[in-house]
Amino acid sequence: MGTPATADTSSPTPPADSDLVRAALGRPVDRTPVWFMRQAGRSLPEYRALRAGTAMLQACQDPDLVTEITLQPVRRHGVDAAILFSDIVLPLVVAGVDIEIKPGVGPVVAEPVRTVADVDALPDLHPDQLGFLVTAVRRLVAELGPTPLIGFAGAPFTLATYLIEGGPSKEHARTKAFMYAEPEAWQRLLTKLSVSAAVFLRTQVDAGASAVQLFDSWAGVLSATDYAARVLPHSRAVLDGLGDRAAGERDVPRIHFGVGTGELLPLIGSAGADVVGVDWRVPLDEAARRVGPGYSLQGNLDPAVLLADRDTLDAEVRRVVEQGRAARGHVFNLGHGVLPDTDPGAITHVVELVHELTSRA
Ligand SMILES: Cc1c2[nH]c(c1CCC(=O)O)Cc1[nH]c(c(CCC(=O)O)c1C)Cc1[nH]c(c(CCC(=O)O)c1C)Cc1[nH]c(c(C)c1CCC(=O)O)C2
Repeated sequence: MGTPATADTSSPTPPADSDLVRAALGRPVDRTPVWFMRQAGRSLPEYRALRAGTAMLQACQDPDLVTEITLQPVRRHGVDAAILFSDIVLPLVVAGVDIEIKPGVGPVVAEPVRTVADVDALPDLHPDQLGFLVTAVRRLVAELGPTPLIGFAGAPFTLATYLIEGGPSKEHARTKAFMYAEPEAWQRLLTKLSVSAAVFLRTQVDAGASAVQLFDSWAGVLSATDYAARVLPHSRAVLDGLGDRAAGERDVPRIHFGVGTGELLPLIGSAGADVVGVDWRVPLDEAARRVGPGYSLQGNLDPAVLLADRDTLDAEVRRVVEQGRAARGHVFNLGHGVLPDTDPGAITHVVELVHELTSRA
């Protein structure tokens, strides 16, 4: 370590005035900023080498590993933002919930939350348990120089799906059944999860993160009515917990993302986002129409297109860039995370192409 993370260390631009932050707030940019969900880990051989022998959730609590893994894709691809190497279940783990991330499967919860008593027994997260996070974020901000660091947390609904199902699930039937059968305990569960997500995000912002993303990856399984009544208020509590921009409290943009949320896009925005993350199903010009003028958009190249031939890849990147011009601001990204088999060279190529297509000069 000690090596500069980015090639462009001559730039005096502080991360708070980077293209990422400006695009997120709808301000003019030099070129469209680009980063990738799941850019840290997954496809990089240098990540696999570094992680060998350390369990995922152990690695997330080691400031040396977190710093190095977070910097790897910035060095290799020249992306316009780093995203903290962590996981959405980490706040639960730190609070004392027994969760393991099984390779290729995902988070597995030893004792799923199935009863009202289970909800009330869930431990709370205390800020003083997050010393490792403060150390990692401060170190990263120093190493990254002009490149902004995106902090993140899992949204209450998506975390509830893991706790209740006990692991990854397609239908989230147990989660919905609990939501309908136990409405009061559901509200208490989501309130607890929103408090811990807010603590987790606030810690990252106070330590120097320049933007945050709230991942509500599985919110798209809900109807708009259920989302609005039973989930949105809790996600809003998380995002509002970062301060009131109108009151001049802070200027850290908030990105809010879920998969399959075409019908929910305006609600995802109204939960307190500056940027609405869009998966590949809805073209960005249509997404811009759905969310209205008050929001920037992030997305939305299909991650599978990175596995295609170069001509197809280039045509799709051009399409996303063009459709993104309809939004107040555009942060180029995938519609979901980088797939494990992706060639890192394709990622670097997309960064270069987006920059070339959108440079003002
Ligand atoms: C749903 C969700 C999880 N974690 C996350 C989400 C929301 C984003 C999304 O919808 O994809 C978020 C996440 N997880 C990870 C990051 C790091 C930063 C980044 O590169 O984006 C982020 C932002 C690291 C990780 N999280 C995980 C890994 C793989 C662990 C390993 O290398 O063994 C990494 C690098 C494990 C994980 N963690 C989770 C799953 C489903 C899995 C298994 C799938 C997989 O293997 O990738 C839960």
